[in-house]
Amino acid sequence: VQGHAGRLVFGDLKGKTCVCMQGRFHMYEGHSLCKTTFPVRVFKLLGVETLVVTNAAGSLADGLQIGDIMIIKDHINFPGLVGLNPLTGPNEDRFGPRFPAMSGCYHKGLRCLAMEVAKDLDVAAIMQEGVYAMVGGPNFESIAEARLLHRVGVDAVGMSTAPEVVVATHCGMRVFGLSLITNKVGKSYEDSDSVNHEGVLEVGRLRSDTVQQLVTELIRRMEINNNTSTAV
Ligand SMILES: O=P(O)(O)O[C@@H]1C[C@H](O)[C@@H](CO)O1
Ligand SMILES: Nc1nc2[nH]cnc2c(=O)[nH]1
Repeated sequence: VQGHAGRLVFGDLKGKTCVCMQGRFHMYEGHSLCKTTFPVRVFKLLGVETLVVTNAAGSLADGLQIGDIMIIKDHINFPGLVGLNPLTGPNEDRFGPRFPAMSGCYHKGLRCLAMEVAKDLDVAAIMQEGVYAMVGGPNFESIAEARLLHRVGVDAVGMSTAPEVVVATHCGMRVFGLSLITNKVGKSYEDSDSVNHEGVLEVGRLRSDTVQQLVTELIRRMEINNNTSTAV
């Protein structure tokens, strides 16, 4: 998608072997969920143990402002709830079980560590935990949709991430996720502001250094088994 570099970068980050996706495939681009999540299975086969996912998202929670960073505590996979799930079809037993659990899919230890890192980097004031919801996109939410999402407990909404996390959890990877709040999702018919992709990219540029520092320091501090890898 425009604004995503579309590169796969391999390297060593603070002593940990990492592979980084600069961009991702989205369902709204017309890709199958199998294709959008294909990189996760490639990472698994490369020996990656931990997946760090980031996204841009709109805030529904009053306490989440533009430029804030939300540690993803849990997700609501709306496409998944209606059967648009990357695990649909014959199960790939070599990766994981037919019916994988999704409770606890955002690793608690990594979430706590990220909060410690945020304090040490003096950015804790712009960080909090919350629930991310994936919707199909590509349109942003109507007011009624925004109200619905707010009522069911969504803190931030975006158009990605959940399928990758489902596939990573299925194959036993640890997952940590961050949402950068790029806009407020209008919940009132009196609101005149409307969101657009350029605004989303602009906030992304403004906060890119902070997100980079957080993720780098988190990776430096995270414990791994046998010096295996992290995918970001
Ligand atoms: O890939 P992510 O989920 O970060 O990108 C979000 C969702 C859309 O692709 C785009 C909307 O501006 O940002
Ligand atoms: N669905 C959705 N995705 C986003 N990505 C960035 N902002 C938003 C938003 O407000 N809604």
